[in-house]
Amino acid sequence: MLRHFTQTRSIHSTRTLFNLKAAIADAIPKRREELLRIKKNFSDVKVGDITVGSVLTGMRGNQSMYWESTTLDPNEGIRFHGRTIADCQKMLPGAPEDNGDGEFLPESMLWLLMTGEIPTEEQSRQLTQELAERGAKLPSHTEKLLTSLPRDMHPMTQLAIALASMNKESIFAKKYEEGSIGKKDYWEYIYEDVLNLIAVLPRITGKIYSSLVNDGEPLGHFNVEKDWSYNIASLLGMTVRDSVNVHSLTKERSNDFVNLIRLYCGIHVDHEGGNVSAHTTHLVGSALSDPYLSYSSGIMGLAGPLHGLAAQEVVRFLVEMENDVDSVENVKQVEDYLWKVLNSNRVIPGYGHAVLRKPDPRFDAMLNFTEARPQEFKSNAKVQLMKNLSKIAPRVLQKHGKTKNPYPNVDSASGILFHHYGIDQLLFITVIFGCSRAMGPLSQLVWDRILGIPIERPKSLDLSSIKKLCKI
Ligand SMILES: CC(=O)SCCNC(=O)CCNC(=O)[C@H](O)C(C)(C)COP(=O)(O)OP(=O)(O)OC[C@H]1O[C@@H](n2cnc3c(N)ncnc32)[C@H](O)[C@@H]1OP(=O)(O)O
Ligand SMILES: O=C([O-])CC(=O)C(=O)O
Repeated sequence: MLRHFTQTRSIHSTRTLFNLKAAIADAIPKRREELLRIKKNFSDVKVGDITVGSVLTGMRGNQSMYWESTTLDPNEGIRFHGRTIADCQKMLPGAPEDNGDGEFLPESMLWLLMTGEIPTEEQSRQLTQELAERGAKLPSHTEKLLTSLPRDMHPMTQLAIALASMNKESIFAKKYEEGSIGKKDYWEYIYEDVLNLIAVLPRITGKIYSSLVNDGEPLGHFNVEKDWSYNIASLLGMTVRDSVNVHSLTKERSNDFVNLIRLYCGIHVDHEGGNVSAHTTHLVGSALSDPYLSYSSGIMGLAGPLHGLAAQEVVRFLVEMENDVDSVENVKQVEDYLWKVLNSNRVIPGYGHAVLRKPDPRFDAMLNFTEARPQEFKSNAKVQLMKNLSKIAPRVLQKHGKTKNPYPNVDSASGILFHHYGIDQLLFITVIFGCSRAMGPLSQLVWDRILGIPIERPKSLDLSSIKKLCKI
């Protein structure tokens, strides 16, 4: 049901607005005015030159997208409305029951992405509760559809299908079809769809996973009193209460797993606009396809091995390499393994990046998670191999001489940590990425509609036009 924000807005100042929609509404007039003023007065200002090289190499370095909530610096990594990961870890509220000891909640990050403001504990709590209420039920047709899919269909394909099927629920699509809304109102209904979509991701994820490992029988139940990440963990059967606790985790280890999900989902939300999943969501949304269709398309991009699927590929890579070498400490054997891959013209998954030119700070954040728990991880050879590789692979890639960035990206650490706690369905790992990535691109989609960003339609060039430009 559509929530009315205007009443809350008239009573509270931005600081005390507890409802996310009210906080966004409060920020709209200033931002719309700013963008309009810039469009009117500065549209001729040059951003940069587009080269033939950029046209022929995936638009690399071409600054031509408007993106609100995150910016990527090649050397320093991602910032969320100007805040580094470390800032977010200091400032964003975590789960009340963790008393400041756990990771921040992805819900707190969602508030930051949508509003540009650090939420208070109360705002974070309210949003957590709102998402839990919205996400308590999966539409029955989506549930049935997921049940009917072949068990061996790739989990990312299942996720994309489930999301696309929810287009049936789209409030925006319905209003648009009725002709009952004008351009200025679009954002309100896009917002409702976006929140409903993010809210059901734990349920969709749990359903896909239970179909893989438990004949479709639920492994846990959704607890409306709990946060989004906790519910993901429960539905994967990884909590002591609220799930069958598949791996008999102790309370402490289960709590660590929940915090791993919070950390992972908190920092994978967005990587500015140009990455494949974000750009696709934005592009499809620019045709006014509703958020379910837009993000389903984003998921299909995330499912590519050069993008999000690298998370799965890294785990497969580590498992295979560990089997192949005598010891993960044997540097020579690890190097030889890497050369074998490179010489067969394949990529080392988890290494390299289209924009970053230093180790990914998200990789460091995942590594810090293991370093804070030395006892937990010390006897896991694959986790040790992941760490050793982060020193060995850059040397090998530098010697190989092709890769512009020889350092680890986020995918090189993340999946193996889930695997460590028992998520051993390797093809499933990127689905958790898909839960997180919804938050950034879909926040942008709300702002795209607030600001009236038009349909995206770059001009393409054929070879004869390129030759003419090159005077060939
Ligand atoms: C969440 C994420 O999406 S993070 C990225 C996850 N993807 C991976 O980890 C897959 C492995 N990495 C790669 O394939 C690449 O580094 C990408 C796709 C991430 C970036 O691609 P690009 O911007 O084209 O990288 P770059 O400009 O450095 O590529 C130059 C050459 O080095 C190669 N190269 C880049 N990374 C690697 C790697 N990890 N292993 C081997 N070769 C590599 C490229 O394939 C390219 O070869 P080519 O000239 O024969 O076509
Ligand atoms: O920025 C990119 O191109 C890829 C990436 O790391 C992400 O999307 O998280």
